[in-house]
Amino acid sequence: MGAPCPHVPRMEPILSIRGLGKTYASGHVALKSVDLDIRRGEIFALLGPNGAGKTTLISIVCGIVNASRGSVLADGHDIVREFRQARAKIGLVPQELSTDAFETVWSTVRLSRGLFGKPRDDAHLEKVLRSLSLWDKRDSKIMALSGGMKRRVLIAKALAHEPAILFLDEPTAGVDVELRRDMWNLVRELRDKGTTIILTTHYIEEAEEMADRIGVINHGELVVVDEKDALMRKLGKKQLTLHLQAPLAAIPAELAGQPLELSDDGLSLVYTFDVQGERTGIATLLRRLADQGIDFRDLNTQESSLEEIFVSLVHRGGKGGPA
Ligand SMILES: Nc1ncnc2c1ncn2[C@@H]1O[C@H](COP(=O)(O)OP(=O)(O)OP(=O)(O)O)[C@@H](O)[C@H]1O
Repeated sequence: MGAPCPHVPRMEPILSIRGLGKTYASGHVALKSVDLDIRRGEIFALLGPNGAGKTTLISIVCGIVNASRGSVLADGHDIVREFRQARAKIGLVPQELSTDAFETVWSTVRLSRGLFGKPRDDAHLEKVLRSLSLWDKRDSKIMALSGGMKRRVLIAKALAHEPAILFLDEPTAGVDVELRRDMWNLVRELRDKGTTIILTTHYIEEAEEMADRIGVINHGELVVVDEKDALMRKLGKKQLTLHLQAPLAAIPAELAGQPLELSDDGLSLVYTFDVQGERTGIATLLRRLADQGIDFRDLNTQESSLEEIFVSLVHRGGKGGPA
């Protein structure tokens, strides 16, 4: 192994995944060969349709599932050879609360900290509970809490041992809009305090709102990993909608071949173009419309959402893959 160059300061990734694969006993290949570096202090969103391999990936990193091949370093510790040190760096917020229903909030989080061999630190636990608005509930039994509060307990448990990396598996599935906003603010606060966050989500809006970078996984393969903004710039399309003065029966033959669609009522023309394209072609389009005597009373543009980009990526990635 070559020594790192001393002259170039370089931030090592906090999580380094190489050639990671999983074939379940059934023979199902849930992960093919995933390479992924997670940067310190980022919020990384892992997106993928059902069964894509998100939970398998998280479960391997957290030591719940054994990898069939490949390696993972968590803050420099190999998750197999140095399991305890690696695991202590990681907090996992699972989708559901499975145990502890009869325990109080306080004893649950205290126990979680102890499980990682960390010395008792009530001041830290108090801080965690206060930041999650759970301090007043510290003596309540978990079963007596609302669904939203239970979710907060899951986060408190995951933070009890001060992990550097926090995995959130579908953190806001099934929660109401208000709690979702609270969760997002909380995740941002954690990131601002230096925790690296990796979240999986079905809500693309969540990734769009929160993530610095996005990875899309499909059929056990990472289809794309990029900065959110770059992804939206590179893969996004824009649409220009022209609201016409008078309805058209059809797109005139002179405009055939243009990426144009006419609405059912004939009153709007929608022109689609690449955000990255050097020339949008709008000037030409407007000239041709004028030549045809087609007037419009208004126009607006719309950028494709991350959701549209995601759907097109997954669709493309799925071609030729297993059904
Ligand atoms: N223990 C197992 N044995 C066999 N196959 C499994 C096992 N666990 C998961 N799988 C399969 O592996 C694939 C990936 O599952 P995984 O749970 O990682 O997907 P996911 O992306 O997390 O999906 P979801 O969003 O639905 O949770 C699925 O086809 C699933 O059926």
